[in-house]
Amino acid sequence: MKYYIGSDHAGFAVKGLVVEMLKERGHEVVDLGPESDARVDYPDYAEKVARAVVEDAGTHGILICGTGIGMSIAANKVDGIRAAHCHDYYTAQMARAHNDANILCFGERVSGPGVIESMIDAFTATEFEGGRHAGRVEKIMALQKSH
Ligand SMILES: O=C(CO)[C@H](O)[C@H](O)[C@H](O)COP(=O)(O)O
Repeated sequence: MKYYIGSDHAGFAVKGLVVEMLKERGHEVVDLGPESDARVDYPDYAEKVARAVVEDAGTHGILICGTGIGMSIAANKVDGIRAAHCHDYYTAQMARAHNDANILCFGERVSGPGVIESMIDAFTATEFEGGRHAGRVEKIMALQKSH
């Protein structure tokens, strides 16, 4: 799987760790920045990753800020994105299995490296279950299109 990744300054340190985690697991990673921990605005990087995921069909994204909140709010403004703000293995697993999330968001100031690694494992290893969840996801996407 190919992953686009981005952060703001508050997620910069963990972004490097996550890039390594993904590569160790055999995934392709495109780091869309930032390139330092200088203060930046998270919506700029949320937009870069969200647009890349939409334009490059079949790819997923990972966005990291201090809390994960701003990244998820911003990424979900881009049509075609289902960004899930996750906190642990279970929420990251369900984001894929039930919501077909295409971007994982979390906070470096909230989650430690062990929990982050477990979220990466869950998000990257879990397929969308479809079935009863498919119609619900279609309804989410119809909401996006109605605005
Ligand atoms: O999304 C956020 C807040 O909703 C993130 O946590 C940001 O990383 C945070 O707002 C950055 O704050 P800072 O005081 O500029 O470091």
